[in-house]
Amino acid sequence: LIGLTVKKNEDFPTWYSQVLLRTEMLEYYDISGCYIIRPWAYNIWKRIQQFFGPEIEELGVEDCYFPMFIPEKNLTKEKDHIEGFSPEVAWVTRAGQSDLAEPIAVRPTSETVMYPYYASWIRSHRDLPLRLNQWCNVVRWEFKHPQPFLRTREFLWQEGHTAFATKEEADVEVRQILELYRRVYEEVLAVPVVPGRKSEKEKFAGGLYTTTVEGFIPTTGRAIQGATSHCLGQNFSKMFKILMENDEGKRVNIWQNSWGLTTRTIGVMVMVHGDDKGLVLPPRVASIQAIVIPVGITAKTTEAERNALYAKAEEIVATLKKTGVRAKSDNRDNYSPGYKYNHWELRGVPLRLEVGPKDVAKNETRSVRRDNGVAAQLSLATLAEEVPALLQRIQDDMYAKAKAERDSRVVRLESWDKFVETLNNKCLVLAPWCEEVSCEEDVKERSANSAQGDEPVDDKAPSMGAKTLCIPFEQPAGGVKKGAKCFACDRKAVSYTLWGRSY
Ligand SMILES: O=C1CCCN[C@@H]1CCCn1cnc2cc(F)c(Cl)cc2c1=O
Ligand SMILES: [Mg+2]
Repeated sequence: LIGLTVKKNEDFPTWYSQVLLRTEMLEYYDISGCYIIRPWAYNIWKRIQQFFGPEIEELGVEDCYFPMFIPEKNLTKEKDHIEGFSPEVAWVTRAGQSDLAEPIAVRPTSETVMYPYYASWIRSHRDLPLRLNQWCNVVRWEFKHPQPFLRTREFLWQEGHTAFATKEEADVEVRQILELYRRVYEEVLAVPVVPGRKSEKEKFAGGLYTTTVEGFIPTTGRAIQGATSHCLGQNFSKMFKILMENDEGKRVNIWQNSWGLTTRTIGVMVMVHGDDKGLVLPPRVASIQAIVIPVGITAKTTEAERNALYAKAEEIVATLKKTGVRAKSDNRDNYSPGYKYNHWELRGVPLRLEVGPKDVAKNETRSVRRDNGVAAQLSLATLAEEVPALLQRIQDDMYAKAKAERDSRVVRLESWDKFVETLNNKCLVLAPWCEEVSCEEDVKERSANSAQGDEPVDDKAPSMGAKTLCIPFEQPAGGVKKGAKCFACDRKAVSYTLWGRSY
C-alpha cells in the first residue's frame, strides 16, 4: 500500500479508486458492483448513524426491521409504481438443489414489504402518526457503470416510512427530514448541498412530490443526488388500502412519506475533499482526529531519551482522549517520521502532532493540518482546549472551502445560448424554467453533445445531457421576473431551476 500515483485532476477515476484502496477504506469484490466496506470507511457510516439516529428518535421515529425477501405477488401487486424498475430486481429462485415454487425478490426498497402491515396496524387516527425507520442493505441490479459508494448493486441506507392523518403533517415532516439530510452533508461531512424540489420528470413517480439535497463533484462538474425525502400523498395508502376512521366515522386514506440516505454519502465526501496526497477527512467523521508522532530520534538518541519521547507522546494522547478527541500515537520504531507523515496524510487524518526533544524541552508540540498544511506550535499546557478548537476550525474551513468552490461553479443564465458551453465548463446552471416535462426532455437531448450512451466511460467525456437537479427552495432574490421566459422554450418561466450533468 503506497501513496497515490496519479493526480486527482488528471485521472479522476484512477485517483478515486487508489484513494479508496490504498487508505484501506474499500476492497473490490468478486461480483461487479459489490464492494467490501472496510473499517476506515465503515467508521464514517457509523458517525453518520450516530448523528442521524438520535435526531429522528427526537422526532418520534422508531427503528425496526422488516424481512429482506419479497414474494413476487407482493412486489408486482401494483404494476405502475415499479414499472421501469423491474430490470434491477434481484430474485431468489432456488434453495439448495430445489427450485422455489415462487420466486422471491431481494428488497430494492421496502414499500411493498411494509405497507401491507401498515394497512393492518392502522385502523383509526389514534394509530397515527406511525413513523418507522430501518437501517439495512438493499439490492438493485443496475447495469450502468458501477462506481464504489456512488452506484453499487448492494448498498447500506436508512429508509424511513411514515404515516399521518393529514397532508399538513406529512408536508412538515418531509422538510424536517430533508433538513437533517442537509445537516448530515454540511455539518457532518462538510459537503455543501442544495435543498430543493425535484421536477415532475425527476421525482419518484410513485409519490406526490420529491425533495432532495443535491451535491456537486467539482472535478467532473457533475451533480449528484445526496438523499431524498418524498411525500407519497395518498398514492400508496390507496394501493395498499391503508385507511383510518376519521372523526365523522368515515374511512379515509392516510398520508405518507418515505425518505432515504445511503452509503453514497461516503463516496461524495471522498470526492469533494480528497487531494493529490489522498483522503482528507472532516474531523467529525475521522476515526483518528489527531495522530501524535515522536520525531527527532537519531542514532545519537539514548534509550532513555527515546522512551521519554514515547512517554510524552502517550501523555499527549491521554490528555486529548480526556477531552473527547480521538487521538492515537504512532510509535512504530521501524518507520521514519517522514514515512509516518505520508501514511497518515494518505488516510486523511485531520491533524498531526509532532513531538521531538526540543518540543519536550519547550513543553510544546508542532501541529500540522491535513486540509491546508498549515503548521503551528501548540503549548502542551493548553492542548486540551487548543486541539478541539483547531479541529472545529478545520471542519468549518473544509466546509467553507468546498462551498466557495461549489458556488463558483453555479452559473446563472437567463437564456439558452451559453447553456451547453457552461455545462462543458464543468458548471451547473441556475435558470428560469417553465417546469414542463416536455421541455426537460427537450433540454436533455439538446445538451447531450454526442450520440454516446448516457454514461461516459470515464469522467472525461461528459457526453450525457443535462437534467434538472432540483428547484431550489432558496430562489434568487425576487424570484422569477414578471413575464420572464423559460431559458429553453418560449413558455412563461415559473421558477429558477438548477440544471447539470449528474451521476
Ligand atoms: O427513495 C426512497 C427513500 C426510501 C424509501 N423508498 C423511496 C422510493 C424508492 C424509489 N425506488 C427506487 N428504486 C427502485 C428499484 C426497484 F427495483 C423497485 Cl421494484 C422499486 C424502486 C423504487 O421504488
Ligand atoms: Mg435507481
